[in-house]
Amino acid sequence: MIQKKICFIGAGNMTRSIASGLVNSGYPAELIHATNPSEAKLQLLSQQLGIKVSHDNRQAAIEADVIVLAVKPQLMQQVCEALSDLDLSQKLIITIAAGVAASRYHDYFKQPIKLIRTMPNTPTQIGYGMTGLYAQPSVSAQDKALCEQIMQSGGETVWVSKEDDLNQVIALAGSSPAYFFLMMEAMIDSAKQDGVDEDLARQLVQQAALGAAQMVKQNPQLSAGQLRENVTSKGGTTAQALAAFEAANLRGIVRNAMHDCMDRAAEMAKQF
Ligand SMILES: NC(=O)C1=CN([C@@H]2O[C@H](COP(=O)(O)OP(=O)(O)OC[C@H]3O[C@@H](n4cnc5c(N)ncnc54)[C@H](OP(=O)(O)O)[C@@H]3O)[C@@H](O)[C@H]2O)C=CC1
Ligand SMILES: O=C(O)[C@@H]1CCC=N1
Repeated sequence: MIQKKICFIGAGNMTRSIASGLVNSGYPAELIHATNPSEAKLQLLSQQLGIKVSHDNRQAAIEADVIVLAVKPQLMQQVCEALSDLDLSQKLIITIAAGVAASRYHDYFKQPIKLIRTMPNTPTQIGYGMTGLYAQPSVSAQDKALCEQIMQSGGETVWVSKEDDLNQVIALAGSSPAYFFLMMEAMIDSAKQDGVDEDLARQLVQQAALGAAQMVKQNPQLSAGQLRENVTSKGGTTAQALAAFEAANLRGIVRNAMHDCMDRAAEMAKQF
């Protein structure tokens, strides 16, 4: 494993996820540094992961070989511009922000940079992450391998060849854990309304969701539709439930939601 000094600018949910993945996979905690304005998140990261923490973005960036930009898109310009007088020529810059185009970082940093845009998701925290990666043509194979290694410590990675394809990655993997959580939340709430104990409902739903995801993963020769049909006995209970979803146009709802997600990413790319 290549071992470089990595700093995370912004110590929120995603830094926690990626840094946890790194530390849990054996990456030396002393090579990881996270910065944040408020103290509480830093304390937690320091205690739980043993990584270095501080409030000083500039010092962390100066010391790092790899800078991971992990602030909200609307703060990206301000954060990057505050680092733009540093010599970044030997550093790999990885951004995880949704909806900030690669070209914007070149504007913000006002110097040539080695930039990889990534789109991870929160399951990275437990090793089940999925991260889309996009590198501009100028990025070396060595830097791409380094970025891949960092993100693979939290799960799987895929490269996309066109930057716009990252918007599909956002809809399919970056945001999608929330869609599945919503589905599980709605199922648990329904059972609760029927008087089922919440813990029991959660246990049943979480294991069914885990099993369904594993069925898809372990049977690449079977489509999701085929797996659905295998559950569905003619005239049985599943058919009745699926009919309710189809009658409510679940497929149309999902398609609209995916497009709304991608449209928002495109809109943000104009805004930030
Ligand atoms: N959440 C997700 O599932 C995913 C998020 N992303 C992307 O990851 C990025 C971060 O998202 P997420 O982790 O959820 O957001 P969070 O709000 O949890 O984390 C962002 C952190 O940045 C900190 N921050 C604010 N200003 C600065 C500054 N000037 N310097 C350093 N740190 C600063 C915030 O501190 P404080 O709270 O103290 O103000 C906060 O802790 C976003 O760009 C998002 O698009 C990508 C994929 C998935
Ligand atoms: O909601 C967001 O904008 C971020 C990007 C993907 C997941 N969370």
